[in-house]
Amino acid sequence: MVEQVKTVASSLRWLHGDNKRSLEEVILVLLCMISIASVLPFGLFRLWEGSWLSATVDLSLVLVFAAVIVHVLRTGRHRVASLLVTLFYSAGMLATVYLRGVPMVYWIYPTTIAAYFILRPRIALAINTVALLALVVILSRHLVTLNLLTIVVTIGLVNLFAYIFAYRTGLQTRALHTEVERDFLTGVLNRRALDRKLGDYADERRPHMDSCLLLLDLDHFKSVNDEYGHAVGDTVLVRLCTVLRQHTRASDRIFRYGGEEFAIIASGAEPDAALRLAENLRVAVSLAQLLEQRPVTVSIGVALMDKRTSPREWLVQADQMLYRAKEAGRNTVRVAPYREA
Ligand SMILES: Nc1nc2c(ncn2[C@@H]2O[C@H](COP(=O)(O)OP(=O)(O)OP(=O)(O)O)[C@@H](O)[C@H]2O)c(=O)[nH]1
Repeated sequence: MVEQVKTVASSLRWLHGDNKRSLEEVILVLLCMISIASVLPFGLFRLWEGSWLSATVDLSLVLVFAAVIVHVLRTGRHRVASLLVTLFYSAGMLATVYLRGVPMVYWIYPTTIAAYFILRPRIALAINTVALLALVVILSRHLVTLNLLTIVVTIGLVNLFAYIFAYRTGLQTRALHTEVERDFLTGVLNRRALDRKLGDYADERRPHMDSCLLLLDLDHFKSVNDEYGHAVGDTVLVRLCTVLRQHTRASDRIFRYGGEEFAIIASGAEPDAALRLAENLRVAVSLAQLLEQRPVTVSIGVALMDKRTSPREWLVQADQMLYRAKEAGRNTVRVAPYREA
């Protein structure tokens, strides 16, 4: 069900803002819109009835949902807003049951499930469980034990099933993302992952920490394919990635950028450290016997991922340096000149 809502959400282009909005933002806004449409008629009816307290609860909820919509559409921030919406949802539901009695208990079923659309499963489970305990306290003065137990068990089951469903969907989504961003042959990250990672690094909200981008290209790889065949070429690519993994830190990220071209993001590495890393890699590859018949080497271009320039610029600079390394005779490293802050 969560996936179906996500599909509907992603098809609403006007809300999506040309795909600039995250799916989480869109789902939160949709949820608030649906909630306003559901709660507002009741609020107006209570007002017309003269039930001031109930009307205040309902209309306050409507105001909170409206404020959240405006906030999310303007700022794009949804995490705290999602938490607030769930807390208000739960508090509003408890207040309504407290004021109007047992028939209002039906509201807890949609609010229980809604939490899983906008929060991490564990947080939703915690909030729903606390709300259920509060509900037991409120209802205990109205209901005989058996009826109270029936309500608690059914709501508890809805909460548990929704948790399991959301947890399982989360696992599947993460597994899918991992697969989508992995290169099938070598097992390193792919070009899609590189684009996303570079975007993350350019994101202003990340701590200011310069890192370096290395572009590596196998030298004369075409001749390896031509002389020994494509399958041997594939083995060389796989072995190269093993060497790259062995000589980089756990925090560095390796990507297959093109056919025989690889990128490495060296996190938090200044140009000097990145130059040392590139030199280590170049030497390690040349000594690694990627091919039994003859040595295989790489050329490497290095660029500083300066926060004042864009991911596109980092790629252009690293590529230019790679080109220079090739021009300088291959099996060489070249580093882009960088500006002091
Ligand atoms: N075996 C294999 N070869 C690939 C793969 N992807 C690209 N290639 C080959 O990589 C070779 C790249 O050749 P070029 O771009 O001419 O570069 P090069 O021969 O390495 O020469 P320089 O880069 O100038 O040193 C081509 O022969 C491609 O077919 C792959 O997945 N497997």
